[in-house]
Amino acid sequence: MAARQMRLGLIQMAVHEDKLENVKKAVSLIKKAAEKGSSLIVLPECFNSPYGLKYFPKYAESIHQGDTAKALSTAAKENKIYLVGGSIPENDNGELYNTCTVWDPSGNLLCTHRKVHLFDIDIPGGIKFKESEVLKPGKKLTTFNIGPWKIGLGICYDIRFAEMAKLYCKDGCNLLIYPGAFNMTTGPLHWELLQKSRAVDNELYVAAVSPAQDASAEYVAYGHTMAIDPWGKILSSASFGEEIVYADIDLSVVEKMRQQIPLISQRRTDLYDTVLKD
Ligand SMILES: O=C(O)CCC(=O)C(=O)O
Repeated sequence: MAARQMRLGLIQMAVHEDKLENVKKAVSLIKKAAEKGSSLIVLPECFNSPYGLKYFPKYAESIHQGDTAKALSTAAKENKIYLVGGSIPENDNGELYNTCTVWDPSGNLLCTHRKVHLFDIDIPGGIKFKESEVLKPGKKLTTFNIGPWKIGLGICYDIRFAEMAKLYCKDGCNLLIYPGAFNMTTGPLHWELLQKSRAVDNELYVAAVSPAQDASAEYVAYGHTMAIDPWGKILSSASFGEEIVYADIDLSVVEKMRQQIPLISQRRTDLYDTVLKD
């Protein structure tokens, strides 16, 4: 049973083209984060493959039989930690997804989350990306429990959708985790802001975990892995490089804030339900 206080280890790792090396790197950083007392460790979005449409089909594997899944299961078991395995391109009978796997300290697969909102945007002079050309969207929201903690999962673009976080809050979550890889157009403006917004709107902790920046990559990630408390305060954060960010979180901070600013009981659902139909 996990304690009301828990240390998060958020791994901002460099991701390159060699899949085996990426997985090995993840495993060694998981060990390091566990040695520093993390009981819940999180990897970034797309940690075994460079982020890009041309890579997904080549790097995709089964989340049940694949080598990456096996390595994550072993790492969780050997280090006796909960592991949110960032995401990998998943191949399920020829259909591809951007999928997060979650492992318990015995190495069992607790749950999986397939990115629900695919990253399809077009900002002229900024960034254009269309995940839906290659990937299918997930069809469910995903939560899991560690003792008194209830954790809601999203992947990257999912963080932009306030309704999803609100549903997690209504479902009892006190921590939201988003493996993500924002970019140099939207990252500097929105990455921190979105995390703080989700945290303050829902009075819970938020952690978002990016790959380290590789300036020579086709898709240049913003980095800046961070953890935000329910008040919107940054607990700890990284810059662009490879780094593990640690954050000690405490359930009483969530409980006290929800008592002091009782948003959950003050919601005017009578109004929202009649006015906002969509
Ligand atoms: O929403 C954004 O600006 C970035 C999203 C993204 O990079 C992703 O979903 O992979």
